[in-house]
Amino acid sequence: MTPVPPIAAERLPELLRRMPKAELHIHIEGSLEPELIFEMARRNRVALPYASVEELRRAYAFTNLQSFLDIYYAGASVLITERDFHDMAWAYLQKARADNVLHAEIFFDPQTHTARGVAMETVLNGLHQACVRAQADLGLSASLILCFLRHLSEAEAFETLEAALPLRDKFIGVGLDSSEVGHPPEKFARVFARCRELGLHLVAHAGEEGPPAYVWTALDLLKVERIDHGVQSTKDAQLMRRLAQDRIPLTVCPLSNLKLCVFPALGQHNLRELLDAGLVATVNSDDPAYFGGYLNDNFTQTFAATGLSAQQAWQLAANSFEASFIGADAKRRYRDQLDAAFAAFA
Ligand code: HPA
Ligand SMILES: [Zn+2]
Repeated sequence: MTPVPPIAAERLPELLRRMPKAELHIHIEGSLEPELIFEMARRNRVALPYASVEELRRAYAFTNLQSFLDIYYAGASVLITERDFHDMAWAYLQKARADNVLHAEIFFDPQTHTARGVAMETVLNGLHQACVRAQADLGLSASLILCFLRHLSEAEAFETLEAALPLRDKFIGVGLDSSEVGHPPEKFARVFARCRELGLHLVAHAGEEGPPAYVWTALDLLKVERIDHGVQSTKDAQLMRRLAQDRIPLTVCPLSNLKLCVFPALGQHNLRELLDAGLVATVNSDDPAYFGGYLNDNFTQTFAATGLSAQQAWQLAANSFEASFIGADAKRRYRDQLDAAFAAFA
């Protein structure tokens, strides 16, 4: 671990904003801002059940994961053309660059779109074009992770995988998202085994609202490499030891957890407990257009509320590169950039 010199508390927000970082848990449909939803609804002639941007924003008062998902899927209904998918991802990537994100691994939910008659090719081509443009124009590397919707069946996940395989070079892995409780990881054991044979990276949401048992089965039955959220793991001491020993990263999303009432206040978030236990915890934005902030907002608000230190800022950024699916050389390069940024700041 690189030791970080003490940095005055009032300079911490600036350090958090400036430090290089990776984002590993962002649903691209959750980056769709209300203004863009209305713009796409207009150009695609899609009717929305909200009269204005303001009325839509007022509906963003969530009580749990499902209350959010209902609005999130409605918002995604305006996405029709390749250009729509490109524009959505490009808007996110520019914001990520402004937050000093050097690398992003981006979730997308194809079933939300194919169910409405949008072709898999339209979705993947549009998103992939934005990723290529980000590398060329912003120097930001970005890859795509296809998520299966866990409230649907495993047979439907297999159909989705089949539809995506002709575009195999445009995504690096698969994940599992949507309504967690009642849809345990084991429901998708066979499709994840198939994805593993295909050499895809594997991740899954587990322990966001669901119990530690779902984290265990994501690890042991799905054989995932990272756990998305995983904050319920602190309820199981044996699981905490397993996550630390195997260096299984958790992609934690503090503002999401606050907005979906997983924790009553940001000051009561367990990020410090995860770090103190030696876990490879990272900070991410999840659905930034819905949860009130992009990646730097997650860092600055969480640090202000919990009193984490500059050393812990460095650790979280270093963890984000370690937990990413980039090669060893790129990891070393990013880690050097991180150390240089801290040295320049001190
Ligand atoms: O936080 C989340 N959890 C589950 N599914 C999701 N889909 C978008 N965001 C989420
Ligand atoms: Zn998520």
